[in-house]
Amino acid sequence: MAPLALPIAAIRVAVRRALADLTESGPVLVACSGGADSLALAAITAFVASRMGRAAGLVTVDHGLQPGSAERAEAVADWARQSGLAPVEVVRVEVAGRPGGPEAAARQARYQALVEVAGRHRAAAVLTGHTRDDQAETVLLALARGAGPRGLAGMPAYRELAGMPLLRPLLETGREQTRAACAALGLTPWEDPHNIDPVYARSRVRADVLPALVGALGPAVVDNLARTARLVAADNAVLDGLAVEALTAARHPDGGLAVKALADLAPALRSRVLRAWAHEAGASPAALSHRHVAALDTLVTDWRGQGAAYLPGGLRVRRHRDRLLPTGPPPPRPTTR
Ligand SMILES: Nc1ncnc2c1ncn2[C@@H]1O[C@H](COP(=O)(O)OP(=O)(O)OP(=O)(O)O)[C@@H](O)[C@H]1O
Repeated sequence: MAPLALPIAAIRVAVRRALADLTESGPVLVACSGGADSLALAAITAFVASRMGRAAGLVTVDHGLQPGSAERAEAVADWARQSGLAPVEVVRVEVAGRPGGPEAAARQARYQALVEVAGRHRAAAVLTGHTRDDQAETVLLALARGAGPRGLAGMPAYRELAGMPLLRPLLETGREQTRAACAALGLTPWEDPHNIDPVYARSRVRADVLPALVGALGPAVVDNLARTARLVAADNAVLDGLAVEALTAARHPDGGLAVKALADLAPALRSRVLRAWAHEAGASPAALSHRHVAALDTLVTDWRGQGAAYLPGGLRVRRHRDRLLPTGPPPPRPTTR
């Protein structure tokens, strides 16, 4: 018998580890674009899951953004059915009219569709093919935009979206390994033209920035960036836990926060408390920037009788004596004709 190609063996181990932690009994669904990462993940998950007594299916999303996208999605689904994956679904989504840039809109539409399909099949989890290289790119992009620890923590291997577990089993697997696994399995991945389109910041990082860093500093850079994400994520988990306690301690029965309790906190903790409280009040996490949090912080640490701090969604927070108080969106202006 021919020896098992190393990349296949490594990906099998990664998938087995990820599936071992699942508590629900339903199928796992691989989110597959047809690219090398998710194609290798789908093929290997089919094998691993069946040996663990679990069904594995596939969902491919047609964003309708490129000519031929529907045919490509059908081709991925046909391959999946022939490979023994079940259930298999193609989902067409509407990207236009969603908030954010084209990438963000497509991502939002995709995750919404994945969670909907997974819920319908009572899936135990959705698996995506993000690799160590994707993680390194994410960390670099976060660093470049000054995203702070939340961004530097990169993508988690596990998170829940609307109660559905989302797993990223390949976060410690290099992209060259998924490509090698596809080659060893005789699979021809689809090359997404968006991945090399210099219009997207991520494509430029992938094509120019990361190779330049590897050229200058050596190949360990990719792994080191991914490790940075893991280390920062572990620190974040501790600080976020402390922030939950501090938020509870600072709450006032009228829905406000006690300024004294906030002022006594270390800045790193206070900014987390204010961010968490702003989310609770209805500010969308994606829209809440460090400037919004800094404006809230000023109401605590640099109070000179200034007006309210404005948050996304028209929310306002004002200081009233020894408390921060949220107020709703401003009333709509009367229209004059
Ligand atoms: N059209 C799609 N349908 C289903 N899942 C998708 C689709 N596009 C992306 N995904 C999921 O999101 C993951 C990350 O996608 P992204 O395009 O950011 O990275 P990628 O490195 O190009 O991945 P891949 O090689 O799998 O396309 C993919 O591995 C896949 O699991």
